[in-house]
Amino acid sequence: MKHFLSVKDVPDLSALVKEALAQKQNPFGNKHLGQNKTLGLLFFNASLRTRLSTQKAAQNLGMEVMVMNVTQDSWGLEMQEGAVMNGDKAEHVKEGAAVIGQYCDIIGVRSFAGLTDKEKDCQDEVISQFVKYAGVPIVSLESALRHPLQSLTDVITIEEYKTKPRPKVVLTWAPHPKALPQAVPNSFSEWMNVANVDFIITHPEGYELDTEFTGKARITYNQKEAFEGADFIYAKNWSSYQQYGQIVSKDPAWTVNAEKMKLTNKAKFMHCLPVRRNVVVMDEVLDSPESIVIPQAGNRVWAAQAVLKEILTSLPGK
Ligand SMILES: NCCC[C@H](NC(=O)CCC(=O)O)C(=O)O
Ligand SMILES: NC(=O)OP(=O)(O)O
Repeated sequence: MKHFLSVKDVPDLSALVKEALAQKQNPFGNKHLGQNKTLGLLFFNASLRTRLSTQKAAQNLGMEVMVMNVTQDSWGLEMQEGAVMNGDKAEHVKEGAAVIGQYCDIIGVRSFAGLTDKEKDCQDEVISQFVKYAGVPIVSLESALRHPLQSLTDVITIEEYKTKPRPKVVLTWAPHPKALPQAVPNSFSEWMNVANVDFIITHPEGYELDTEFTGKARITYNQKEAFEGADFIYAKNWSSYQQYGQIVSKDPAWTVNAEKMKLTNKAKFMHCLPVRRNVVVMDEVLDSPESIVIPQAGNRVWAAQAVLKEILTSLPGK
């Protein structure tokens, strides 16, 4: 594996899931692999899970880790080619990424969609520029379009908790006070379309995702119908893709509650976190035994460890 940007970088998903579960069984068995290797983690946006779990995964593999909150600690990075840099950005990504690539063997980058300029977000500019200029493998820690470490985690977690070979997995939109990116639902859809699951997406009208990501998924505006017989409920808010970055509904009828969970096949409740309690999902669901959000977040370590291991073993000279 060179870069880890989407499911397209994974030649064999079930082999990668097996690898992650093997890392979970034996976390320190590959401690030699990362010796004298450095992982740089660059955050243009806030994080709890991604930052700590990726750092822990790297440490388990014997790597050194350097973390930078780019927007707070470093120079403002200009991303645009040919920019006349007489504004507030002090350094171009051509130099910035190339220099960080001199210090690191692998670089992780988190940069969310701005949600104002659809065309710009669709180009996934920040992560693409790092791939172009850093000269070392890049791991997406959530870009404008995708969150592949989260999606791999979700596949691993479904594998662990499923009670039938092909479970019914429902991605449901839920309300939120803020406009959020489409990266998590885009990416979850892409990965579910590769995994062996019966996949359904439900959301209000106006929340259609880009078909590039939803592909062959069934889509319904009827949340209750989607929940019937489901084995996994995966809740997430996202802002509108058509009316780009806008909130077109805050309808509390879409909040996940115990009554709706009764329609399911004792479904497990999943969310990538952070989650707004009693807006996205009621306490009665999040605090119930069916909620697996904490072990799901725990699995972020094994997803990151499997990916870093794959990249380390493909580094030149290995
Ligand atoms: N990395 C997981 C989700 C990150 C982000 N959520 C958020 O920004 C939530 C912020 C809040 O609830 O205020 C998203 O939806 O893409
Ligand atoms: N799920 C997730 O990526 O969490 P953080 O935003 O806290 O990293």
